[in-house]
Amino acid sequence: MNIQLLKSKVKQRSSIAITGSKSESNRLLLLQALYPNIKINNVSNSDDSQLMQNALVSKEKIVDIHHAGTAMRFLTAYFSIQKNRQTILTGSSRMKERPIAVLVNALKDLGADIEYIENEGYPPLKITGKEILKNKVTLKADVSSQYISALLLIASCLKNGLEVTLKGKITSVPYINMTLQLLSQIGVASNFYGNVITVNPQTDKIKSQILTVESDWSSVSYFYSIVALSEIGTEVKLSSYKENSLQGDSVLVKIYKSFGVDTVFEKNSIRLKKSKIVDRSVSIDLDLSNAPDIAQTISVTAFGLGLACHLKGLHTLKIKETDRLVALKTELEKLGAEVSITNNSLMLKTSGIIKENISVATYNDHRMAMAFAPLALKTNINIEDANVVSKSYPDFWKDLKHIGFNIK
Ligand SMILES: O=C(O)C1=C[C@@H](OP(=O)(O)O)[C@@H](O)[C@H](O)C1
Ligand SMILES: C=C(OP(=O)(O)O)C(=O)O
Repeated sequence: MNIQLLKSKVKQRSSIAITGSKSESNRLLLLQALYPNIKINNVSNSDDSQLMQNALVSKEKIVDIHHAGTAMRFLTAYFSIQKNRQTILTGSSRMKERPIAVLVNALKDLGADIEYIENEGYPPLKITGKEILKNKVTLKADVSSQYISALLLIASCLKNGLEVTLKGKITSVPYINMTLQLLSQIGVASNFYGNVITVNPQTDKIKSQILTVESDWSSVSYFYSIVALSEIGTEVKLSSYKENSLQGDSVLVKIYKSFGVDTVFEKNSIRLKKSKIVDRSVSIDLDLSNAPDIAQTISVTAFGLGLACHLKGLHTLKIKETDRLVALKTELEKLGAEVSITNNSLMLKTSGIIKENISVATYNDHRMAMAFAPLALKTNINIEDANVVSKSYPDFWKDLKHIGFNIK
């Protein structure tokens, strides 16, 4: 489905409710499978969380998690400890290009039985579940934090607990902290000191409890972009959010101040307000190694406002749903931007024009579609394969219509 966004103006005041964080949901769903006493409120309605739920109840030998990176990584660890069961864990053709050797090697070092079915180092995997007794492992921490979270999520179920030593510069750190904080919320003790994380084996029963997932901050990024590209005074209210988030992408509050957007925390929601025009001489200079998922949104906002932008710490973008650095450069340039990229950075020059009626390709990447949509506040734009948004935010186009976007 390709869609046409006609040049739009959003309502001066509007409200949106977004469902739970996909990252928190996928962690809690796995913990719930290990500790069924846990109940979860406000689970994400994303495809990735639906796939995670289906995989966890599936009795089939082949489990297909399509494009869901967290599901692939977390379930590799989960199925490794499901005794008396062999699982073929597979995914989309892109998933078969997303590396998993760092996690598989760590699990095998601990004693797990995992084989590659097609290419060495990549899904699909044949996992024969067994008891893991070893409790010390070292792995590279600069490729994806999801490998580390995967190990931590099963750690408390291992007979002897787990001590994980991290090598290299740790990437996407807030996601590791999110895992540890959720473990702590359910009653599992851990310790993260220097480059070593320890999780104790869980000997006491996990208490019955209901956990409420905070709504998804990565999804809010598109509304920050929309407000940044709107007139002074435009407001969007979003629920359900809190000031002390477990999600690293809540750094949006700070980042979008540079784009003239203020955030007010209310009882159970946030109100984004365009409060000032940003001077064209401002240059956005950020290291996003702790918040990689908002790199596309920020680059497109900067382009929409004609600002220069230099983003660093983007090495993980090359192995996500697509090579997001190449995709961003290609699509921004179609619209008239001047962009240069390296393996871990993106540089955008100031610009004055946005070409009209350009068709933006989305490369099976939900964030490409959602990051470029706000440009409809400046010009007519087409988004190809617009239904890719369902990976994390199935209601995205409905919510955009609701706040005033003119979608054909
Ligand atoms: O643990 C998680 O929930 C995630 C970790 C990040 O991945 P990397 O650690 O691979 O950067 C992030 O990009 C992804 O969307 C979700
Ligand atoms: C990278 C992402 O997801 P995953 O790695 O879980 O596929 C994302 O949602 O931007």
